[in-house]
Amino acid sequence: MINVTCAIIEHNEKIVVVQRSEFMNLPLKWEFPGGKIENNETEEACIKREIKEELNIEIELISRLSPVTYKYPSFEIKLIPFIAKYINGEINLSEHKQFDWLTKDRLNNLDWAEADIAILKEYQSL
Ligand SMILES: Nc1nc2c([nH]c(=O)n2[C@H]2C[C@H](O)[C@@H](COP(=O)(O)OP(=O)(O)OP(=O)(O)O)O2)c(=O)[nH]1
Repeated sequence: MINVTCAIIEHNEKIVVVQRSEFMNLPLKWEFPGGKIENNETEEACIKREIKEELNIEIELISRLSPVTYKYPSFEIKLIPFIAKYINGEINLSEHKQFDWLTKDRLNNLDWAEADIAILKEYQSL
């Protein structure tokens, strides 16, 4: 099982979503930016590091939502979501194909990584 953090980053009533590239696993799926927790790393340090590495922006964490465990055909993940706010920096993607800023009600229209569906539901119910 791999432990992965992800962030729902809010700014001006919108949330940033990213699309995985053709070359990553779960190709072309949309997700919240984030990544694997490294050895001896806290969840909070992980998500801040990943957002800096993948998007090149700074965030401040607001809250933690419920972790989701999901079994893909070839691996299992525990996905740990945070709500965060954008602080500064201009988005510059290092791995993903594209990003978008969407309002909460428009998040449903994307082809999401399966594990994110439950997170999306919880977030939209808040
Ligand atoms: N970042 C992120 N990964 C997700 C989400 N939903 C989901 O199923 N995943 C999966 C995709 C990947 O298999 C895994 C995250 O691994 P990754 O490969 O993107 O993370 P990483 O950058 O730390 O890993 P690596 O490239 O260094 O190996 O979790 C999500 O919302 N955000």
